[in-house]
Amino acid sequence: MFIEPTRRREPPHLRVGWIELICGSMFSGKTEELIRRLNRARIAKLNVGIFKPSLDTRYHDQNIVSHNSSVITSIPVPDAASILPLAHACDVVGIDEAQFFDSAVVDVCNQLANDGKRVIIAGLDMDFSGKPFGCMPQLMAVAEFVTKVHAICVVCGDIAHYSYRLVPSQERVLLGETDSYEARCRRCFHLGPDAPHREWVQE
Ligand SMILES: Nc1ncnc2c1ncn2[C@@H]1O[C@H](COP(=O)(O)OP(=O)(O)OP(=O)(O)O)[C@@H](O)[C@H]1O
Ligand SMILES: Cc1cn([C@H]2C[C@H](O)[C@@H](CO)O2)c(=O)[nH]c1=O
Ligand SMILES: [Zn+2]
Repeated sequence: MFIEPTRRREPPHLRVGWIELICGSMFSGKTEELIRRLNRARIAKLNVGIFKPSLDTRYHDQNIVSHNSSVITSIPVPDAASILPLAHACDVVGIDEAQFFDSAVVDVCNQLANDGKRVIIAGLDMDFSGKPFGCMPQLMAVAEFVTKVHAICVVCGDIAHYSYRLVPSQERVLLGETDSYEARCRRCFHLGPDAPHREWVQE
């Protein structure tokens, strides 16, 4: 588990910020981990702002909701630059679904951290075809801390780090959850549609 660096309450002009990146496949617990860290920042009475791309309207317009129904209220923004003025008064800035942001997100995170803020940003590291997604590689490079979380392969039960698409679309952006994607390990990802899903075993 990631242990948060301590953040002393220096006067604003002396504050040092940093970037924490949480990445992994779908169902790997990125949003859960983001919510956990942000809730702890709130317990520390820090001013927390949470943003997501307005493109991601899954479940709810304003809330960030994990697959196991943890919820936190966020501000949907049309692009990365819109975060800067909205995050002005924040000590901690959370950003979810980072893969959907435009390339300015890297500069925005750097500016926020340079301005003394703790930035916690989560996103899919690979798209459905196994290619790095959007600006995630650049964010990995500039972040001080990178946490890669894993799902469970629904075919064989191993550790999964791919998001396998179950529908024929080749569009990069296709919102969905278990209706259109499943988590798969390296081996089962490459088995494609013929992968033999394990049956439930009754004790
Ligand atoms: N194959 C799976 N492996 C692990 N967890 C799963 C799986 N399918 C469903 N879950 C549930 O998903 C939860 C993690 O959901 P969470 O929303 O945090 O993932 P995520 O990485 O943010 O996904 P997404 O990229 O789709 O937003 C787990 O705690 C578990 O309850
Ligand atoms: C893997 C993958 C997920 N997604 C979407 C599905 C979900 O709505 C979101 C991940 O939480 O990203 C894409 O748009 N393209 C992809 O290649
Ligand atoms: Zn597998």
